[in-house]
Amino acid sequence: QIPSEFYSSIQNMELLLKSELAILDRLDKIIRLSEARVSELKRQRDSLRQDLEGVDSLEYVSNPVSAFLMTKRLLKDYQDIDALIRKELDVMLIDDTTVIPATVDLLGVAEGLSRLQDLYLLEVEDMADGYMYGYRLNRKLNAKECYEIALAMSQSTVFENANKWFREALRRWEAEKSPKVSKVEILDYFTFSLFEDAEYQEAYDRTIDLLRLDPKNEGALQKKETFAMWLKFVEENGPTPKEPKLSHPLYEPLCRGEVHRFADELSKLRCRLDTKTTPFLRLAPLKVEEVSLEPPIYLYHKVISDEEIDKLIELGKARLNRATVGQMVSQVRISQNVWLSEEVDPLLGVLQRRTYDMSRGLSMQGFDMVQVNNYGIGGHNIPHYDCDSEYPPFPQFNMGNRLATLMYYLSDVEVGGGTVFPRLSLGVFPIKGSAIFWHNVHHNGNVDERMLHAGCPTLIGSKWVANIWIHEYHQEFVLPCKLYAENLPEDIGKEEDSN
Ligand SMILES: O=C(O)CCC(=O)C(=O)O
Ligand SMILES: [Fe+2]
Repeated sequence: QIPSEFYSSIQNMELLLKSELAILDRLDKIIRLSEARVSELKRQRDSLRQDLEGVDSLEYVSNPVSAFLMTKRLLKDYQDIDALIRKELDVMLIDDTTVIPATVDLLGVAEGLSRLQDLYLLEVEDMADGYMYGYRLNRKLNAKECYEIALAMSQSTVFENANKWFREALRRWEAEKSPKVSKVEILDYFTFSLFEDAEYQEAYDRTIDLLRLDPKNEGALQKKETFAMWLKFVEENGPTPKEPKLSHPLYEPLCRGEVHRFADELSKLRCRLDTKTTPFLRLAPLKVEEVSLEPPIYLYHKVISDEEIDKLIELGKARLNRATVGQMVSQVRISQNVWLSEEVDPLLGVLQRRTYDMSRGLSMQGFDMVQVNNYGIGGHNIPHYDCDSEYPPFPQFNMGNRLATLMYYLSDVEVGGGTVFPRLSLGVFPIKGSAIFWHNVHHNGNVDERMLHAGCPTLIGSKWVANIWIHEYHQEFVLPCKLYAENLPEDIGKEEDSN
């Protein structure tokens, strides 16, 4: 019973002393706990910092493996620390003003990584050791990190590649002294992902492994039955064929730079100075590299200065939004873009006039605004035509079809990021300051199917391009229409396709 007053009895005053000693004991305990907490926080901080020691920021954020790890840390690791110190110290590590990614970012990075893995034939073991086309991280990945990549890939439904990462996670788990993830957890998701990829035998075998570790695991017991059923089904009916990838057969080899052109073809191509196409070029000729003569594709060098590029990117950065095609967030084009006109900055008008010099006399009235693009992790633009085969073409612009394309390269790309033309079996790799020009339609207005092209996934680096599309309207007098395309059977592309 607590006395109503203390001062009037020494015995009660003794109670106060006891209480004080108890408080001090508790304070001791709190300090010990906080110290343990602080040294744990220090340990975590040191290891988090170590990953970023001396890294080149562009290389780090564009490398798909480090990009994944960074996104995961911000999405999970720091949030865990935040929750802990909020509870115990009543302070915030992360608040409303902190820039953090969302789950879609983590899944998007995983999907980009998976695409790069396929296209550039990357081995999971090398990537997990930190190697990527000559670029390297400052350490190897552990079992838990491989598992996290696998998990995010399987959530992005790229099961085949997810499974490669699950296998790597298991290999590393066996080799590690104190793995930060349990084998049961890895196997649990791995078996699910294997099943989704129709790898029933392996799914069954790994479920047996799981049950050996955790015999009462209900999920696993159920899976064992389901997988056994599917195995029997496949035995009786044969395996279900996996869906083939839909892409031009030369697209991927071209992106990897594996397709080489014949010497006699190359020997016809020249580099020259263009002094004639417009009057201005007599004063300031353009350096032209012929990439293809028929159909014509030209690469103009040193046509936009570093200062202009910096300005354009700065204008773009401030306005970038997820690239959209129509109103839907694009599934096929993993980039962000923004449209800029002369109203935004006089530089855009300068670029329009320079484009006129490269467009071989097309009327500027048909020029669209400048579209600035920056690609994301594994960002690409799958094989497509810039022109529209529907009628009327691009009704939203009411300018007719996109007759020609002029694309400025605003960056070099360390690895990947080529612009490839599968039907012409040729590819161009970005050179900062250069621009590429080609026509998309025949003289009679039909789609020139030879001009199918793509932007290859960026593996390392940040790819920036600026497009100016030149529309049909207002070209009547400079490019009179001919009824038939010269010497060009309309199905030339299809013919090549069937080879
Ligand atoms: O990024 C590239 O290389 C190609 C881009 C492209 O084709 C487009 O934006 O339409
Ligand atoms: Fe394009």
